[in-house]
Amino acid sequence: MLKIGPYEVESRLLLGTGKFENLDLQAAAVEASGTEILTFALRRVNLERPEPDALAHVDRSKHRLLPNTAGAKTAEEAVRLARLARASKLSDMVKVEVIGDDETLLPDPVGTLEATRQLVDEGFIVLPYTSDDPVLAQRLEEAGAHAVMPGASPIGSGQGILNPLHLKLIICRAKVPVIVDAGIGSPADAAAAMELGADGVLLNTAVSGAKDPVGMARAMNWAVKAGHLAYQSGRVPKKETASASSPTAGLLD
Ligand SMILES: CC(=O)[C@@H](O)[C@H](O)COP(=O)(O)O
Repeated sequence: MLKIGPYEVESRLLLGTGKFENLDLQAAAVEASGTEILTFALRRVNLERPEPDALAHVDRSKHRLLPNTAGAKTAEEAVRLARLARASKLSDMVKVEVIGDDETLLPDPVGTLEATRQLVDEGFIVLPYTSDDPVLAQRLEEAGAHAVMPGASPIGSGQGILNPLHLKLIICRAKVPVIVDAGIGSPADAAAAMELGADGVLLNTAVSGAKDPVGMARAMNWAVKAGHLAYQSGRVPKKETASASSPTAGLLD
């Protein structure tokens, strides 16, 4: 089980709901992914209505919502969006996204930390999207984040894991769940994140932008499970020399 604050889910795949060609395709991909946590940009939702239009076709009884503050450029904006989401009864769990650079969409570390502190103080379950900086991830955890979400590579880039060493450091040091977020391009990337020991993976573009989003959602579902099982099973150490797979020592003549 993946436990984030008070919430427990079985699936370790978190799915973004943006950029699907239509809402039927989005709902079918969500179903195939097996995800239990769906993220969506608060800016895309009419907060005066209890049901977010962007998720109109998704069976809400099966999914927990993780609104995100995409589009916020300051801590204040992110906090305001999160408060609106809670006031609209969407969720008390929020993915903090404070973007610091329009070209790379990399997070603003100072704003992310400030927003995390403030929202934790206000009783939210806070999942900040962060760069793959191990020091910042630690500061976010100290600020009370319920999970940290380091990017594998820039949002929407599909480049996969650019710095496995940093991700591994974050994973080894964290006492809260680490969910690798953004830049996952293929099931191999998702499995690699899980094999590093991540607690979960959040992705969007790799599924919504695939030729067959439903097939890709299913593949991601399997990849996350396979990667997690592989991590738990313990891979063989890498060696520089060969060793025969069928040793002859000890056999009778
Ligand atoms: C939907 C969401 O939260 C994105 O901002 C997230 O970071 C996913 O990134 P990819 O689209 O690269 O998977």
